[in-house]
Amino acid sequence: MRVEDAAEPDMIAAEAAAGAFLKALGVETDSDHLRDTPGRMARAWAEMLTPRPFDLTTFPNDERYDELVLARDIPFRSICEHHLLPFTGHACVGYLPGERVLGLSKLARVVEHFACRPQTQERLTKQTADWLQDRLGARAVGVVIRAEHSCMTLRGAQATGSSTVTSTLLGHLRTDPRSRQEFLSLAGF
Ligand SMILES: Nc1nc2c(ncn2[C@@H]2O[C@H](COP(=O)(O)OP(=O)(O)OP(=O)(O)O)[C@@H](O)[C@H]2O)c(=O)[nH]1
Ligand SMILES: [Zn+2]
Repeated sequence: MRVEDAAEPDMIAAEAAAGAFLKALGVETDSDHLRDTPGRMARAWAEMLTPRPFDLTTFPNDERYDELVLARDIPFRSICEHHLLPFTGHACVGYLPGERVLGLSKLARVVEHFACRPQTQERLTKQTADWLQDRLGARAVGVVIRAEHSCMTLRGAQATGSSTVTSTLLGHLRTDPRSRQEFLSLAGF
């Protein structure tokens, strides 16, 4: 199954808007140094808001592996929808396989798929878990995310060094306290 986002950014409009935005803030862009900055800004934001397409490859679970599969420390960057500033951190994504197992890299790709858009950390966590549960036919899915929000550390509250942890546990991982504990301990929480 191919996963892609059809929306193409309008780079000409984005560059013009970036130039107008800088001008409104009193940043002149007519020097040799800043002349290309609106274009760079447009490309940088488009890159961060456009997920890369990928194939959701699965394999038959011939060995009937029935314990947790868990990818830890998946780095990601996303954009907070309130300030459009980056939040960055690590995700841990795990599941209890059913008939099929998932290509491991796809756990990281699903996180990226939902991170490349204006987001909240809670929604990123829940969307990743729900999407995997729907597509995988897994007996359980768990997602834990720890992230630093630059809107909270570099400005505003300026709570330097603070991080936020969110989790979504579905199926057996939610209902069985021992499985839940095992997941959180393997996830390093
Ligand atoms: N729940 C949640 N809140 C977020 C997330 N990212 C940013 N925020 C918060 O969104 C809120 C927006 O609040 P406002 O009071 O409208 O914005 P603000 O005046 O810039 O607030 P300060 O950041 O406190 O200066 C802030 O408290 C942010 O910390 C997120 O992923 N989840
Ligand atoms: Zn924010």
